[in-house]
Amino acid sequence: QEDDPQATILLKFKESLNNATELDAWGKSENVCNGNTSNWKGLVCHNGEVTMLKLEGMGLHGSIDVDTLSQLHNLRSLSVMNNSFGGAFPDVKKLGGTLRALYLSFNSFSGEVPDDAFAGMNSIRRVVMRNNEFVGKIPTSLTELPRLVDLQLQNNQFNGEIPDFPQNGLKVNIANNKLEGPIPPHLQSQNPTSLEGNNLCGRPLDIPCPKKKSTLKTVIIIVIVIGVTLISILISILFFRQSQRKSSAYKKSAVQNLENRKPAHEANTKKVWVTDQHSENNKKNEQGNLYFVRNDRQQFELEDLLRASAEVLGSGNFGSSYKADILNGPSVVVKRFRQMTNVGKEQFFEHMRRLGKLSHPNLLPLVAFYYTKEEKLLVTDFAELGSLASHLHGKRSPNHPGLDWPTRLNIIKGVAKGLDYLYKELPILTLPHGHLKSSNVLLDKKFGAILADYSLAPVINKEHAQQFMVAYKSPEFTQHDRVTKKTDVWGLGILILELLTGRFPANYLKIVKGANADLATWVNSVVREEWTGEVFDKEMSATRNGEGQMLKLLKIGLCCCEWNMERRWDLREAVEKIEELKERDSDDQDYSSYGSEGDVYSSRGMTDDDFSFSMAEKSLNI
Ligand SMILES: Nc1ncnc2c1ncn2[C@@H]1O[C@H](COP(=O)(O)OP(=O)(O)OP(=O)(O)O)[C@@H](O)[C@H]1O
Repeated sequence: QEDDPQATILLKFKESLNNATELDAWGKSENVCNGNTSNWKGLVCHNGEVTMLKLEGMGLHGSIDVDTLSQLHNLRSLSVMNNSFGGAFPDVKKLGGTLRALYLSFNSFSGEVPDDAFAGMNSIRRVVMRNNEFVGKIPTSLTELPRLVDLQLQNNQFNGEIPDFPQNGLKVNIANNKLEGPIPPHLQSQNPTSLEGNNLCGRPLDIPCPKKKSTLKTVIIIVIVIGVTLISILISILFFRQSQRKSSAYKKSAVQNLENRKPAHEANTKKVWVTDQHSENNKKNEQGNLYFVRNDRQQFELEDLLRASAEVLGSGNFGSSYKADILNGPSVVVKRFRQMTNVGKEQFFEHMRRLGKLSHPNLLPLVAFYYTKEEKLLVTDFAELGSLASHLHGKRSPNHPGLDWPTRLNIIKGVAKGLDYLYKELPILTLPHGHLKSSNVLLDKKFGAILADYSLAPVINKEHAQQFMVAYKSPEFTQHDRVTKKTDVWGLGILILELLTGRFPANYLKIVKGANADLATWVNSVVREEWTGEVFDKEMSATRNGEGQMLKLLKIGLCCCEWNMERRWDLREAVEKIEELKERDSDDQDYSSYGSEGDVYSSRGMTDDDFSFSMAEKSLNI
């Protein structure tokens, strides 16, 4: 065993366990791991290192020798669920900052959990302590874990008030404890069932919190609060006025341009069609016209647009987008671009004409544009259901109920069709889309995908494009300063992984320096790190009989994200593979090639924690 120090560590660890008959074979083979294969029961290996200890349902008791385990430097996940361990909470923080998942559920651990029990465990994502006999307060060190996404404390005896958990996207289950008091603000968007069985009040439970008796102290506090509120209202009004002034700035600048440069009677009421002879027609109107690029839309004047009530939809990397409701006309979206100043007018008009000719159900049509040297406005249709990003990552509501697998599949098929069309129609562009990301995939009434912000690379200032457009975050650009026809395929891959996992890559995309390394980590983590839990977004977990198809899409996503350009698929190949996907495995004649792994997932319903890297590796052939 001297050859493999992991063997010594594990055998020593085993000594602390009682009733470990299931581990009798430990030590019989010298090497614990063979690459990604584990020779010892209850372990998962990766590159010859033990990454996961999975001692589940083995009737074990005794103690967990964390000191010895801490010598396994690559341990990412520790699971002892479904055993008979009792006694105090094991001092897992000794396992260091690399542990990503801890499962102590369904044992008889008891007593208080020290407040600093999780201090410094900065990598941990899942803490599952459900169904034990823990008492006392929920340790506040849990609220300081930056990457925590899943915390399960249900069916214990925790008491006292709940601390607030500021982590974004964290799912918490604390049902059936003895907790009391108000539900803290960040937990108010949790599912009510995960808070039930306590003595809690406030949202999302329908139990109002009792009003406290107003003592002198509270009266003073109330007076202070009212004072502060009044002051902040005053400040907000001032800000609001200022921002109103700002938000109408584009109107003003447009109006000023027009007013300054044209006689009042000519004022801006001219609707101009962009034809091949546009420049001749418009020589007199050099500035500030609204140019329509298609004739299948109701037209309106620039004045109508300026008068329309406008709502800010958000501001991105290029400027802000507004929804404008034209009086007696359509609702349109106006996106303001200030980073298109380096492109010549002729070239700009030509490109807009080109975009105006595009017509496909999965593309957001450009309706009109406004041109001045300093700023450009692009007018498009309004998509009522908003963006894919808001559905994947926004708060759940009747309008945002979460997306199931068939809907996600339909969306990605639409994205693929839209991209395919762009590639066919704009063969001269290296980046037919260039800025593919979930906030630029809008949804129509039937949850079909509509691509937005496409084909803008030729008109956006180069430095700005290189700083902010998705295509320039690709490995080929960050490493070799080039983009190719396969670059959009990479963006498609990232989008697929985001769609399947429900995890947001934007924070990676936004980082400018080092974005490449971080995004590489993100992509790898989808398989390599997330094996400790479910790789697929839980909202799709109700899907039965479609997991094989989800895996196929995951594989497609990974092939699109391939770092090596030679090996990365081209768009046609990606589109073909996406088109072949079915909603259900039973509709897929090809599915037999996925063999038993698919069945394993189906029968377990993908709700278990079994999506291990080695399984993913096998299923995905990666
Ligand atoms: N035509 C549209 N219909 C409905 N919502 C839209 C439309 N265009 C944009 N949006 C939404 O408005 C918000 C702001 O969009 P905008 O395009 O300005 O920024 P972004 O997509 O977040 O970033 P970027 O500027 O990098 O594209 C986004 O949430 C976007 O999904």
